[in-house]
Order: sequence, then structure tokens, then C-alpha cells
Amino acid sequence: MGIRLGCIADDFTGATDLANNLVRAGMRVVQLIDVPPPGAERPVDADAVVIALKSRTVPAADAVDASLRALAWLRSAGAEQIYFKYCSTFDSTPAGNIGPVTEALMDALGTAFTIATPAFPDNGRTVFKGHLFVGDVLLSESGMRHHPLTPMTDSNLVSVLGAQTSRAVGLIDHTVVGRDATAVRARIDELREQGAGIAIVDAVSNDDLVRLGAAVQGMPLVTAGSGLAIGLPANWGFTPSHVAAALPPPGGHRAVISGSVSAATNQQVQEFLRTGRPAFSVDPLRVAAGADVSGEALAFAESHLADGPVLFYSTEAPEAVRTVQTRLGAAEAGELVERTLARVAEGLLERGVRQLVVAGGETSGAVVRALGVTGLRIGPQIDPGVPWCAAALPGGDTLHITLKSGNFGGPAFFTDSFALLDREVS
Ligand SMILES: Nc1ncnc2c1ncn2[C@@H]1O[C@H](COP(=O)(O)OP(=O)(O)OP(=O)(O)O)[C@@H](O)[C@H]1O
Ligand SMILES: O=C(O)[C@@H](O)C(=O)CO
Repeated sequence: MGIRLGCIADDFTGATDLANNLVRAGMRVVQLIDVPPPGAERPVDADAVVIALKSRTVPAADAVDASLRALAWLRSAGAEQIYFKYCSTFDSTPAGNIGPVTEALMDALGTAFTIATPAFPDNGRTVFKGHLFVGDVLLSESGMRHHPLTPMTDSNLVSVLGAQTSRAVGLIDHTVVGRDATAVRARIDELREQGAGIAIVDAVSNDDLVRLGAAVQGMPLVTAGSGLAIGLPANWGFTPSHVAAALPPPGGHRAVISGSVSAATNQQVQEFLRTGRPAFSVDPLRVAAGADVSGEALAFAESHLADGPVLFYSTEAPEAVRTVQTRLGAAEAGELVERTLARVAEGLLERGVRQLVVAGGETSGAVVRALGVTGLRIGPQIDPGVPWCAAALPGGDTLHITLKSGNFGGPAFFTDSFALLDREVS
């Protein structure tokens, strides 16, 4: 039998976030890193597949191209419904990529209507009257207004998405979603008659998402953050079960690699350092000056892995990051740090690490690609949006890995994650 749900995620940590919510609602999920090359073996033993792309901030034409290739793969694997996953803060520019990718998927699927909602109440993202809130503030008043690549200065998602697409964008508001699936379907019919092609949907609670999930049963394409995933598996009769999150038992040494510079990750690094555990700071300026920082990090690993987890981090407060970016250029600094951390990850694997926490979306992308990981089986949740995963390594061993979005996870994430693995998977 083919897969039920085929998902296209616009970044790597976002993909595991989505997969996590599907697993918690009872689906067995495999996440693929990039679109498999032609002829690659298809996963047969999963209810949903999430293809993780890095398409959030690339030029719109490239994002469309990658998403269409992912769609073709998922359809050939039997997917009955397609889910385009973007960020719960709707990260995009006026040129895209959420609008252009949505339109291209609609055209390819021959469908005239879809919905859009980044709501993820468990992580404080709610949509009310079409406006996105991050915690207690509007998106435009949150830290996202300063994002270097996708500054979000308008909280009205009807106008944000309207600027990215030629299709008319309507709204299904909370008075409708708060009722039942029948009311949502009636509103969809009304919007279609009025000529809308996409509807932003309000959701302020998980109950709203469950009702919305039921209403979009059979819709060829849905677009959302990860929140909608809690309401979809029931459409195929799946119910929450520990079996869906089962992973093989972990082994080997433990390490954390953090290249995220978000506020939440800074707090997690500080908390780890406070416990006095072994930690190695990766200084981009020393790397740029030619020092063998990855070699030093691996020497440090050799003397401390037995007392792990060991942390390797470039995470710094915003002022320190700005200083580095001014000296090296933001993109150059990012690439240099990602290359260094990816090399450290490779060396850690050679030295027996088999349980790895990675913090930061870009950092996660660099690390999983360097390790040759092509697929992840999704396991139990550590914190909302972040599950443990298992990857088959090229040599045949299993690596337990978690990819943490910068903004996710509690302060003690870097130690709590291993405690959870001991408790729930061993
Ligand atoms: N000390 C540093 N100075 C300059 N750049 C850094 C430093 N540390 C990390 N970086 C770069 O900053 C970027 C951080 O992006 P990444 O996506 O990994 O984390 P994030 O933006 O905090 O998290 P997310 O995208 O999941 O929200 C990476 O390109 C990383 O290499
Ligand atoms: O939706 C979110 O907030 C995350 O899954 C994500 O995409 C962060 O990059």
C-alpha cells in the first residue's frame, strides 16, 4: 500500500516539527532529506513521508522547482493528500516563497482551492481574524520584524499572502472554525463562489485545528505550519499510539552541536554551561584566521566524550554575532561556521558518537548532509516541535539525532533530550 499523506517542508527542522505532530497523532512517519534521486528505493513502511527541502529563502523559481520535484516523488509513492509545510511565523518575502509554491502545487494537482494557516498553539502561534500572533504580540511586533532574510512587518496574513499570489485570498475566521467541520466546508464553498483560491484560516487552539483537519478531508492540497498535522491523521482512522514513535535502542557517545543564534538556544547553551559539563566554543574569527578549530574540537572530544554529553557551540548573543558578521560578512560567517560544525559532526561520528542533538535550521541542514543522512524515522517528542529521530548511517549503524529549530525547546533541552531517550527509547 502507498503512503497516505505526502508532505513538502521548506526547511529541515520544520520538517521534523511536522513529522513530530503526525507521529503524535498516530502516523508512522519517515522524513527524507531532499528529493531522492531517480530510481532510489521508496520507503514502504510509513503512513506519511515528509520531504525536507531548503526552499524557504532561495529564489522563488528554485523553490517552485524543488517543490514540484518533491510533489512528483510523493505522488508516485501513492500520496492521497499533499501538505506544504512552512514556518509558524510565515517566514517569506513579498516575492515568495509561500505564494508561488502554493500556486505551483495547485496547478500541478489541478485543484482550484486550498487553505493556509501557520497556527501552532502549542508553541504560541495563533491566528485570529487573519492576524498572526507570536505569544502575546502580533507577528509584526515580535522578533521576526528584524529577521535578516524574511523580516515580517505585516501581521495580516490575508494581505501578506495576497502580495505573493495572483489568486484571490479569503478568510475563514474563528466564528466559523469554532463551530464544526460542516461550517468550515460551507464557508469554503462560499469563498469559492466569490472567486477565492486560497483561504487563511483562524486557529487559536488545538480544538480549532482538529475541526479544521476534519473539514479538509479529501482536499488535494493543504498548506500550513506544523499545527494542522494534529488534525489530519484521524481522517484515515489513525489514533495516538506509542507504537508510531518506536525507535531502536540508542548506543554510543553523546554530543550536542549548536550553530543556532536564537534567544532560546542562547539560553540553552548558558544552562548547559552552568551545569559544568564539557563544552567547546567554536570561534568564527579564529576559523577565519586559519586556526584548525575543528581539529581542536575533536581533540577536546577525545578527552571528554566518555563524560558526555559534550557541547560544541558557536552560539553567541546578538551583539557578538553582529561583530563577526561585520568583520566577515553575514553569509560568509554563516557558511564558515556551518562548514566547521559539519566537520566536527563527521569527526564525532568517527569517534563513536551515536546520539546527537543539533540546534539551528541551517546548522541541521549542513550537519545531516555532511553525515550522509538521507532519511529519518521519527520517534518521541522532546519538546513541542522537536522529536528524537533515528537515521541509518551509510556504514549500517543507527544514529539517534534531533534537529532543534532555533526558537524551540525548554532551557534544559541539551540535557533533557538525553534523559528522555534513556526513559522512552532504551
Ligand atoms: N558566532 C557566530 N557568528 C556568526 N554567525 C554564526 C555564529 N554562530 C552561528 N552562525 C551562523 O548563523 C546561522 C544560524 O542559523 P541556524 O538556522 O542554524 O539557526 P537559527 O537561525 O538560530 O535557527 P532556526 O533557523 O532553526 O530558527 C548559521 O548560518 C550559522 O552558521
Ligand atoms: O514552524 C516552525 O516554527 C518551525 O517548524 C520552523 O519551520 C522553524 O524554522
